[in-house]
Amino acid sequence: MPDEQIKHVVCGVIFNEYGQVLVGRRRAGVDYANSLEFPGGKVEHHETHEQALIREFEEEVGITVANFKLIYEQRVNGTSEPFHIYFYLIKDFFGQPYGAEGQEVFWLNVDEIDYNRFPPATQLLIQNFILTNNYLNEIYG
Ligand SMILES: Nc1nc2c([nH]c(=O)n2[C@H]2C[C@H](O)[C@@H](COP(=O)(O)OP(=O)(O)OP(=O)(O)O)O2)c(=O)[nH]1
Ligand SMILES: [Mg+2]
Repeated sequence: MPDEQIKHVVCGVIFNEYGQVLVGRRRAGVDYANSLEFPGGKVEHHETHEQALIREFEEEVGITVANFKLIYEQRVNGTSEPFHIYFYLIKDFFGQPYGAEGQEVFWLNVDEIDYNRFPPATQLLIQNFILTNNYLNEIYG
């Protein structure tokens, strides 16, 4: 499939004041069912990545997000179709996150992240950006 036609997926990586990262659990019956994830989803045709992130965070975890920085991207062959996934560091948010679609959502200490519980593309993001401590410069640097 040519790159122009491929679906775009945007995901957000958010840290709270305690340095914990926001994680959700994918529900049964979807691609990568029951694995952990960073909230996000597919970009719609009329949307920019930022608009999609704002919408997905409102829909999935009930918070308003702002101030994004692209930290990792990758083409994925996917379980049913290929997509291109973009991970954004989200520097500001308003509200208290909860599982607005009935899913489990929680804050995780960075030293408790088991990357094997995430989909493959997210494992690479975690290995390249979080476990290397690269995120510390972006947040506090
Ligand atoms: N949200 C999210 N999706 C991920 C991650 N890693 C990863 O490979 N994916 C994949 C799973 C899906 O195949 C694809 C799209 O994400 P999604 O299922 O959340 O899409 P969506 O919210 O738009 O859901 P839907 O409308 O299709 O039900 O991205 C991740 O860390 N977070
Ligand atoms: Mg989603």
